[in-house]
Amino acid sequence: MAKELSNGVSKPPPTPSPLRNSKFFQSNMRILVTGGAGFIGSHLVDKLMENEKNEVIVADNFFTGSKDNLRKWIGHPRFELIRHDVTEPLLVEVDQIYHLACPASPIFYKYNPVKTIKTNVIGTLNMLGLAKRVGARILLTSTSEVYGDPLEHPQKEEYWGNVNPIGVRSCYDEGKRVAETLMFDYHRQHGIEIRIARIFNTYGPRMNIDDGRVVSNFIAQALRGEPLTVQAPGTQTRSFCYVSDMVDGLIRLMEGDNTGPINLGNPGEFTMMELAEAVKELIDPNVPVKNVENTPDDPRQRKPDITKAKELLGWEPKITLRQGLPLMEEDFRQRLGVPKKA
Ligand SMILES: NC(=O)c1ccc[n+]([C@@H]2O[C@H](COP(=O)([O-])OP(=O)(O)OC[C@H]3O[C@@H](n4cnc5c(N)ncnc54)[C@H](O)[C@@H]3O)[C@@H](O)[C@H]2O)c1
Ligand SMILES: O=c1ccn([C@@H]2O[C@H](COP(=O)(O)OP(=O)(O)O[C@H]3OC[C@@H](O)[C@H](O)[C@H]3O)[C@@H](O)[C@H]2O)c(=O)[nH]1
Repeated sequence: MAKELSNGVSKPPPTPSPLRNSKFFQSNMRILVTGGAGFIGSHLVDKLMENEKNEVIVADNFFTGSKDNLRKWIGHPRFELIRHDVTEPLLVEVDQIYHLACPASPIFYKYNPVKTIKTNVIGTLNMLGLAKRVGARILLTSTSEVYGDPLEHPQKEEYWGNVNPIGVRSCYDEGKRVAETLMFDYHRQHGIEIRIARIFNTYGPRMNIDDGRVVSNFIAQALRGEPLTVQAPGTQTRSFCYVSDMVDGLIRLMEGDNTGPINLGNPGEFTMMELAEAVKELIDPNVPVKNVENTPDDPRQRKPDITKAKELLGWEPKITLRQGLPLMEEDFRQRLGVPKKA
């Protein structure tokens, strides 16, 4: 029987590679980013690659991500890209694992729900198995969706959530809840060093034009002169965090001493009608708003309490929605070939 340590952990963590403690040679930090070809993942890779002591390996199945997002790193001596599905085991020697692989937009995670839950459960098990074998620290990008349709507002990490276990969103939100459970079980049972971020809605350049999430939809629609599709009732709220703030928070969490879960998000809260108005004002005041049907179990309100992130990570978002939207507009104009009128 493993000896019980004072903090409820039954075993000390596995030892990292001997190179970590080498007397004569300090090797680079080897970092695996699963889902690194996606929206947040590729921005994270850009930031990690800025540090010359980092070697970055991306494992991605390109379901929603693309090589294009990593174009500038392909061929770089400190960078490797592997086409890999995390539902299969992966053997690599790494010091840190940022585990992001999972479709994040509701239309994509609902497209093949069985695959989504496999990605969350088997994928996370595989990455924890890897962390255990090589003694790596692992960070999971969990989600505000673990709070479901929250009955407490704003959401604190202590809130257990209000989730429909058999609904159409469950493959994602229950999947992430199980992924969090696995992280803590590996931590308590095997001493794995874990970090859990609960990410709230994040937006920014490089989101898929057809991603289907609300900010990318509204910006693409406004630029194409199409009506902005506000799903009923339009009074539901979200809090939108710009991607560079999110990446900064993820790296602080990985480098710090706290397991989490820690909410990462921007507490500025907007109704979908307010968001549509902000996008209209920015891009085209004449574009109409169209009220359309919503999908089942859409959370009615969402806003992070980020007291923990502030206290434990010294982190809070810097970029407001009004500052972030124009940066995304610029990127979407380029990709859609819609120049700004002089
Ligand atoms: N963007 C947000 O608002 C948000 C909010 C909460 C949580 N998150 C989490 O952050 C992470 C990244 O989200 P994103 O917005 O960048 O989404 P994204 O869809 O752009 O990126 C997800 C990446 O994972 C890859 N992927 C999916 N399934 C895989 C599998 N089985 N094996 C290997 N790769 C796989 C995709 O190809 C893609 O590159 C996800 O874990 C998501 O749940 C995002
Ligand atoms: O065209 C649209 C799309 C969406 N919406 C509304 O906008 C709100 C936000 O929807 P999104 O699809 O952008 O995202 P959601 O907030 O439902 O889920 C999101 O948050 C948590 C993350 O884990 C998920 O990865 C992410 O998809 C919803 O109320 C939705 O009904 C519209 O009004 N119009």
